[in-house]
Amino acid sequence: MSQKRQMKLGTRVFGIGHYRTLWRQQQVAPNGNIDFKAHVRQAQYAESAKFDFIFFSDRLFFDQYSAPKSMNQFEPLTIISALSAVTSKLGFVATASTSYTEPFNLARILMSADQISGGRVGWNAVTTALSGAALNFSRDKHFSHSERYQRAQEHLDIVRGLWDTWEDDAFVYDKENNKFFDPAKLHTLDYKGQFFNVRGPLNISRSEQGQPVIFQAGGSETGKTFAAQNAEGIYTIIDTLPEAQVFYADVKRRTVQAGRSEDDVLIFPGMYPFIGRTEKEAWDKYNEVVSYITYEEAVTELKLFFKDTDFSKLDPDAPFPEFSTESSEGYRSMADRIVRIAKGERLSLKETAFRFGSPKQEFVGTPERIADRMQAWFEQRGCDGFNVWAPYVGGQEEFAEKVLPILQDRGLFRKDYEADTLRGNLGLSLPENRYAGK
Ligand SMILES: Cc1cc2nc3c(=O)[nH]c(=O)nc-3n(C[C@H](O)[C@H](O)[C@H](O)COP(=O)(O)O)c2cc1C
Repeated sequence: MSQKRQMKLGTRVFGIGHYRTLWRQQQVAPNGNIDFKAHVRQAQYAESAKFDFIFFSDRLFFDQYSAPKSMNQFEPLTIISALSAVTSKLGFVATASTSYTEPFNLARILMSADQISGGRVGWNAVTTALSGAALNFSRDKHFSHSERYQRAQEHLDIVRGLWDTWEDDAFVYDKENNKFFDPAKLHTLDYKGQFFNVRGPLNISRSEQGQPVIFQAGGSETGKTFAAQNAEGIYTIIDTLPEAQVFYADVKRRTVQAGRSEDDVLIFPGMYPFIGRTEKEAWDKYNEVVSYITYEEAVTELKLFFKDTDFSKLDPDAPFPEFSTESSEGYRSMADRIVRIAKGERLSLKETAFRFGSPKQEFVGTPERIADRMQAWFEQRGCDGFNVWAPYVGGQEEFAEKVLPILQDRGLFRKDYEADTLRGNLGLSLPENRYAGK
């Protein structure tokens, strides 16, 4: 009997909150991003609630205008290694850049983390949108959008190739005959490309899940093609079900075109549940969060997506300015989306800034309403699961205690883990070693 399709859920450590103003709320501990004990508590709680993974985003650059969350935070691969030691089933997805890391180093670090955790690691392979990062890596200028994706493909090919250095039965450990490994099962990559030359081999073997799960978070045309060819999980920011359905169908179609199966890639929109015993209580919570957002901060946030354009000098009540997003070398897909919606709905600059600086309104309401909306997105092929990010202190617990049981009763979410690895829990296949049996 075939099993009912179930949604997969990621979450994150609250820290000081995803929205730039959340840290000002009374209940928020402003050092939350570097409070290790709080991270441990939340990881263990997420595991008790049977989440698939905790997701760690990352930034390689900040300045005085950046969101406070990026000013003081743990490096993702370091924190996930530590958290994997105090959990046993929960997965961890760490963001790391293909533009500003060497593939050999990153392959080692990721595989070490995957071995330490017993096969529970995912890599969110980003190309890095923020141009300021270049200055931290001995460059005067950031890579262009297209070069970033070309480098990303080479980077990923190398990392995956290095991970297959050792076939799974390569180590024979034959003490009597002084044979540590079988030389026929050791493979040297010897990669020569446009951007990288990496010989290998890599000095660590494959993990219980073979290789870490590859995530991706770029949504431009190039980004979606890159995802279709490489990703097993996609994190995306989308506000409405119709928009999600278009993205979902597009990425799945591209994945099949790339010679893979639709089920080889799972799509996870971010969601921020505002939960109340009544609709009013939920909206009160939403409005409280929004009340902290000032116009100055909202336009500063917009700057991120439009080549550092200083919107604060423009008339807030004039229509959102004309932009060619071709010139947006950073978050191109986000810039496209903002322009499309601002134009389509004839929003002023001020309305645009608040619209994109505030949490989406789709998941505000009673636990039943939130479960209904999640079910609709999932069953109507808008997603394969969600990245659930608490928009206020205690939001994660509230979601786990009030919404998850409804999803479980409806057979839409697991009651217990199916496997010990991230790949196993996500229902993704074990990647065979490319050299096995050859
Ligand atoms: C939803 C989403 C989340 C992202 N998260 C990160 C991140 O945590 N760190 C980072 O350096 N870049 C992040 N990026 C940037 C992408 O990796 C990429 O560099 C950028 O978006 C340009 O690609 P695109 O135009 O295809 O979206 C994110 C992008 C999106 C759309």
